[in-house]
Amino acid sequence: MREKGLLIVLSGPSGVGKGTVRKAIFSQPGTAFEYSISMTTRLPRHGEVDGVDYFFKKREEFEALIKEGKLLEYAEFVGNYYGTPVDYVRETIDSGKDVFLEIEVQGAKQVREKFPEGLFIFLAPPSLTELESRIVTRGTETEEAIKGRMKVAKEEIELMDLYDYVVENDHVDAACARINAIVIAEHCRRERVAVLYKKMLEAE
Ligand SMILES: Nc1ncnc2c1ncn2[C@@H]1O[C@H](COP(=O)(O)OP(=O)(O)OP(=O)(O)O)[C@@H](O)[C@H]1O
Ligand SMILES: Nc1nc2c(ncn2[C@@H]2O[C@H](COP(=O)(O)O)[C@@H](O)[C@H]2O)c(=O)[nH]1
Repeated sequence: MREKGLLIVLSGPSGVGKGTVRKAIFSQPGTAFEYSISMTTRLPRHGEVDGVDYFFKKREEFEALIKEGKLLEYAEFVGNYYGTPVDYVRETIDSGKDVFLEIEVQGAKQVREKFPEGLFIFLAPPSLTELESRIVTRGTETEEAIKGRMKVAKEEIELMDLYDYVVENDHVDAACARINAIVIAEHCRRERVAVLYKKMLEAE
């Protein structure tokens, strides 16, 4: 039977740099992860492309997908729905490839319940002041939306203990290197367990 791929979940507060770090990891030569493109009811930001950054959906379309069971997880985050298409994740893992989700904390909790064997990484900011400064500098949110995201961020940071690993995003290159190291170590751990298990069966 083919070895299943890893489900890697990168989560953390809005503005911490999840997208920046994920794009940097995916731009490295030889990266073998597949990115799961999320669905959202949020309007596209300047430069965002449907089917690349997100699948942009109307609220009623998203609610129909929920009813049809097409989402592995979903959450309402500061007024918009966000969710992960389940078929893509299942097919990618079953084909032996690692799949990478970049999602907020409520969604990560749901994935943990359904896929406890996933690898859960929390990306943390150096400080709340730095976090706010990153959201402000990105220039994509209104003042009100920033307040909403910062309020949720404080609640999310309190849940970082639930993750397998916490990675500080002080510098993008350093955060990428830490995440790559975690994934390599996780593969070694699982392969080692699988090899030992096979050896034990053969010895019987
Ligand atoms: N290590 C870093 N040092 C300084 N700035 C950073 C760092 N990482 C990301 N940034 C900047 O912070 C801002 C937010 O980054 P990004 O959009 O990747 O965050 P995010 O966690 O994906 O946000 P969201 O969850 O809202 O999609 C961007 O302007 C980005 O350039
Ligand atoms: N639960 C989920 N959260 C998701 C998903 N895709 C993205 N996100 C997270 O939502 C917030 C806001 O995103 P933004 O693009 O509007 O800034 C952020 O934390 C994303 O990581 C998803 O499929 N499920």
